[in-house]
Amino acid sequence: MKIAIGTKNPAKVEAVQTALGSWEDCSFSALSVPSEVSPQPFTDEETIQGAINRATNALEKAKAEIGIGLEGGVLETDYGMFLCNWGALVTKGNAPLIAGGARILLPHEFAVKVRGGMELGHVMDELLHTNDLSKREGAIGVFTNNWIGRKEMFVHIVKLLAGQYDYGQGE
Ligand SMILES: O=P(O)(O)OP(=O)(O)OP(=O)(O)OC[C@H]1O[C@@H](n2cnc3c(O)ncnc32)[C@H](O)[C@@H]1O
Repeated sequence: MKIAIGTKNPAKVEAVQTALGSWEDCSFSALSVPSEVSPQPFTDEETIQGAINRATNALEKAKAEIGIGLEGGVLETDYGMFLCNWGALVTKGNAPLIAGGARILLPHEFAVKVRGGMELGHVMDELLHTNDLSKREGAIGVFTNNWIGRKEMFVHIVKLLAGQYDYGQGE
């Protein structure tokens, strides 16, 4: 079965390959595709839409049987700004399967900069003097002292998608 992943971000690609390791006869292709939402989604709805668009665009571009899209975003609440992440699994002609990941509050000084218009990935690299942190442990890794890294968080999302697919949803 051909599985297309709508990103080349290693944290996401490795998460899909790890999560689906027990599925037999799978081949994976990682493709750069547009999310067709803003570079920094600000709501659950926009982040979900980005994940669905990535999955759909990857499915079509690779002519695969399954398309998977993973999207990061932020969410304003009365408690502050949360990091949010969503995934979608798309098969041709069926409604997308959707799953959400763990969410944690962003520290105030990071949230302020995101509210000011900077993408979270750039804020992280600027304030922490890192490079491409979003391709490795990510904000969730930093702010949990690496108890949960970005790949691990996405592994959980992909397992939630695969489980729904195995259950027979999305057919
Ligand atoms: O290469 P792609 O797949 O586009 O991955 P990305 O990390 O750049 O893009 P996302 O759509 O997943 O995330 C949207 C923005 O939020 C940032 N972001 C989301 N979660 C993050 C995290 O855990 N750590 C750092 N940046 C994060 C990310 O860097 C982007 O600027």
